Amino acid sequence: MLVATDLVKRYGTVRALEGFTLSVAAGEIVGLVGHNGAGKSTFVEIVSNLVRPDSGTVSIDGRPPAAARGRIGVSPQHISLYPSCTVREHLELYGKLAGLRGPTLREAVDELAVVLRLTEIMDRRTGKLSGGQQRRTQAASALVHRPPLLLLDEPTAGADLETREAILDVVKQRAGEGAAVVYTTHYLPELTELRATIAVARDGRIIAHGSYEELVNDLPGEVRVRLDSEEEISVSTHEPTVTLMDLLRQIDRPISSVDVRHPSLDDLYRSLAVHDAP
Ligand SMILES: Nc1ncnc2c1ncn2[C@@H]1O[C@H](COP(=O)(O)OP(=O)(O)OP(=O)(O)O)[C@@H](O)[C@H]1O
Repeated sequence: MLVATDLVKRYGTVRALEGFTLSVAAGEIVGLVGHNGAGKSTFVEIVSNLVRPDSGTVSIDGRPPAAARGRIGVSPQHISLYPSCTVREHLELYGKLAGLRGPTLREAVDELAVVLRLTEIMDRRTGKLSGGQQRRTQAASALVHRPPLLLLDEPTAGADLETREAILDVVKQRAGEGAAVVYTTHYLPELTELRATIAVARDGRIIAHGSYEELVNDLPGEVRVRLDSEEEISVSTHEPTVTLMDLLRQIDRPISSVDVRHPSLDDLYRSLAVHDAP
């Protein structure tokens, strides 16, 4: 659905993208993760046709971004709503821009209002809403025309539990219906909930792309044994259960607790931070 190949984008001496290649299939959610400045938002801006790459290509169902605008729904990283317009006006505006009219537009707006829990605030100006309500409105604006490609750049940043759940639910639903989704986040557990494949960006390129199991199983977990004496033994291991059994056999003093932690996405993220340290 989306194929981006060898994108390069420089701002003066800053290399925002340096050979960024990523494909997203219909129905796939790709969780795009990486440290601050890795190039995630620049990639989203290029695919949304807001920024032109210095070189490389983007194809959306065979078309360049400029010819595929109606097929893309974008929720930018920063809240970008018109403060004096209501939630309803936003949804209608974005729906109309994508060609929806009459009952089709009304149905699309009403359905999203329910799914994203906006019904109570549809006629309030967005400048007067809470951060979470603004996030839901922004996500709804990206979704209203049912685009086959969704670009959601940290859509849950600063969101409360209700907002997070509502956004994750609708993203799963749309992917289930065949939309391709690029979902950037710094909140990694969201990606397991979305059953997303994970693409790891670093220094303007994708350095790993695969399923949670493929990427995380290479990382060590940790076994911690706390003794009655308050002493703690901590071992980093690829086989936490086996290591725990070994430790229990070896330790001949009273044990107060044990903790086995299998590798997680947070470990993946931390391993990137280690690599990026100067
Ligand atoms: N318009 C711009 N002008 C100059 N430099 C830019 C511009 N946009 C991005 N950059 C630089 O390009 C690099 C990549 O930025 P980008 O916003 O794509 O990273 P990111 O992975 O989205 O980071 P974050 O997680 O902080 O949002 C950074 O060094 C950033 O400062």
